[in-house]
Amino acid sequence: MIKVGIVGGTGYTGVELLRILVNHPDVELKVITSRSEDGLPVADMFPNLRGHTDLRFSVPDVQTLGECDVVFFATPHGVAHSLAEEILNTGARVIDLSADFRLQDAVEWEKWYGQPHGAKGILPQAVYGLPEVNRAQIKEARLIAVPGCYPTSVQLGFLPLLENNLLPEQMLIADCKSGVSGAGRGASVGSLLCEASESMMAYAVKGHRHLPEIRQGMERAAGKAVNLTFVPHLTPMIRGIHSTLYAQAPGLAEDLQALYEARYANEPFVDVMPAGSHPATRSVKGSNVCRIAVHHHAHTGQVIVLSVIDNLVKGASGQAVQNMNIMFGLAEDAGLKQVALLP
Ligand SMILES: NC(=O)C1=CN([C@@H]2O[C@H](COP(=O)(O)OP(=O)(O)OC[C@H]3O[C@@H](n4cnc5c(N)ncnc54)[C@H](OP(=O)(O)O)[C@@H]3O)[C@@H](O)[C@H]2O)C=CC1
Ligand SMILES: CC(=O)N[C@@H](CCC(=O)OP(=O)(O)O)C(=O)O
Repeated sequence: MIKVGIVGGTGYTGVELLRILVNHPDVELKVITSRSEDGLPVADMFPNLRGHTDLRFSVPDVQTLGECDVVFFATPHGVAHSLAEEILNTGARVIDLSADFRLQDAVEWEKWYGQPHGAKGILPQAVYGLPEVNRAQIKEARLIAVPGCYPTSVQLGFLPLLENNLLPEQMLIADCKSGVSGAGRGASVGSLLCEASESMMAYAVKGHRHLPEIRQGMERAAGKAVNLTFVPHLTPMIRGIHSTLYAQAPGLAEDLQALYEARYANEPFVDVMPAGSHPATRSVKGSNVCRIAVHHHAHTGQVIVLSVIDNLVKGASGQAVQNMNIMFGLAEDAGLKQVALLP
């Protein structure tokens, strides 16, 4: 059994990790931390876990965490910077759900996150945990940066086009919608029912911190600079990301449907839907699947890719567990066979 610790158990990604891991056949949950809820039984805070775990929250302690085989960080940005190196030194591996190790350029990270990068020394060993791109490196990794939610849906949607060099120089567009759980469990006015329901709005149009992360992944895939406009929107749903991606590809001869199907044929968590489909966020709610549909308007040369995920599963905790499975040589879908909830 893999001994698992979680730092930050009271946020949405922390409890989502628990929901997945309590049913994982190869995992023994050892530690779950919260400084504010020290001593509280986890199931008292999250009744969905009653009968599934007897764990209590405890304060983060490197020695205890170091007795685990792997430690997940489900914490705000900056926390993994301060603790990851010490935990790696105990021999445990680290899977970080925050953005602390996602950007390879520490200066760029400091610019977007507005704080000093606290772990430049271990940054070079971090592997970007997008299995569909980096599976071989993930296998050998000791420190994983789990991709952000928007970056997962946008990169998976654009990858086949970029890897095959099918897009001429142009401004690509990612028009993305997120559910409110993406903003986390912490109280904020924008997440109140009266503010977020029956309404929809764009935000961070000037520049969102996921832009450099998405661009970094897209440029690796394309092998050249990529221009991207990324506009996130908050929508009145709890879970889900819907990305509508636009690219101009005039005179395209390729059969895009066949290209996408071939690219993801062996990917357990990417489902390319039949031509003409319109995937709904509901079709992935609670599951680790990214559903993609590709459309091409031959008369205008416009390619439109639709990509949906559950922000808390393929966009965070599910993808984190997928990384763990790969790192420890387990079945990649172990603990991740949940079918989406309908309706
Ligand atoms: N919500 C989403 O859809 C997604 C979120 N993420 C990322 O995952 C991470 C977790 O997000 P979310 O689940 O929303 O939770 P929060 O960001 O609200 O983090 C909450 C957890 O972190 C703990 N924590 C906070 N500060 C510290 C600290 N200094 N040391 C140790 N523990 C600390 C808190 O417990 P306590 O203070 O009691 O110790 C709490 O359990 C974030 O980086 C977020 O950006 C990634 C993808 C998607
Ligand atoms: C709706 C909403 O507020 N979404 C968050 C992104 C989700 C998230 O937590 O992003 P990370 O994966 O980088 O941690 C935001 O825009 O900041």
